Amino acid sequence: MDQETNLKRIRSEISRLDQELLQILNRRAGLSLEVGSIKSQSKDNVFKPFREKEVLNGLAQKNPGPLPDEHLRSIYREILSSSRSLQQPQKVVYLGPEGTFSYFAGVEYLGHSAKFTPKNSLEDVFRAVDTREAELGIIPLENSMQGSVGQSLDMFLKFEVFIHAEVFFRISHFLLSRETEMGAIKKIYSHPLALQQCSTWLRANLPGVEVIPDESTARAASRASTEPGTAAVGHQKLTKFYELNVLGNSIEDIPDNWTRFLVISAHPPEAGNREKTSLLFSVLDRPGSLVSALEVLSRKGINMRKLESRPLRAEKWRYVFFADVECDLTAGDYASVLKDLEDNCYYMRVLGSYPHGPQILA
Ligand SMILES: O=C(O)C(=O)C[C@]1(C(=O)O)C=C[C@@H](O)C=C1
Repeated sequence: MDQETNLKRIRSEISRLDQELLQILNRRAGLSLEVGSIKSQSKDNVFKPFREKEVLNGLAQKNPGPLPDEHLRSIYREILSSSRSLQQPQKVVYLGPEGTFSYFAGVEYLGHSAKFTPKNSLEDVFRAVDTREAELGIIPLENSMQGSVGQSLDMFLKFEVFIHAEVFFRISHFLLSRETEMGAIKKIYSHPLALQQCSTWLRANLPGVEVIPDESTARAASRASTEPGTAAVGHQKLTKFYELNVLGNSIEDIPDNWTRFLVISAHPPEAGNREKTSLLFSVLDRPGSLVSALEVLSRKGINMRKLESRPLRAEKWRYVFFADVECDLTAGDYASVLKDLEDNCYYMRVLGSYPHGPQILA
């Protein structure tokens, strides 16, 4: 068989498989609609991150290849995104403008079928979720180099929203500009944290160039797209939004730079066999009260992954702790632990239990 005939045969086989896939995808969508109508009768949540993880892991375990697992997962994230949106349109709010790391993390994890809507501040993101203007919100909680985003923690004190999922997103910075040569760059814009994360590279490669902090990496890219002689530091995909060139690849000082984002909703997540729980608590003002609260967890062999203290803003010189533990504190087995914690605390609130999040390298 000559090459051309062979190619024709392969393409007609691909088209036949695509038709089969189309039928199967539609059968899946039909089943998802059935699940959706059951959920809407019982007012159940559409987004079930634990079930989604089960679906993705189940497929990855049985993947015979040659399709790489990463590709399989990203295809399926889109199938699940469509499935959720079919059940109920999913509005997702994030700290804008379009093109911030929150935006890219949200799109990669929740897929393109959701309707992503930017907000001007983290407070507006929480408010839109709390008032149910949006089904879901995506917020940055902490960075592996710079620690917690204090404002995100504070907003949990102000709004009664719940954590449904977490996602770890790799933060890699690029130098983006309309210019085609580094020599033409006179000013660099970006978010202060991004500038800090790339400071060694910027000093070595653009010594003496003015570095100007901006509200977000996306806004910096928008400025760089209109002002000649400037550049921005931000996500590589901003090139597509603002027609910019890449003048420096992965310019962050420490390459293993990750941000942990949370998906929040106004409805409590389902209890069950989740792997993590986040909680807020404030201890009584007496010696040993923090130790007593922590002992409640350690007596049950519960591993604590994070403990961060924040000022309790309504009362000066009092503090609240934000903690992550490795178990599902909302499951029935832990009812006595919750009760003991409450007894040892001045204030206690479970923010949600959720599965260990995926690491996305987009
Ligand atoms: O299993 C469910 O609850 C579904 O709604 C189905 C489905 C899916 O398409 O597989 C869709 C959305 C959920 O987040 C989890 C799974």
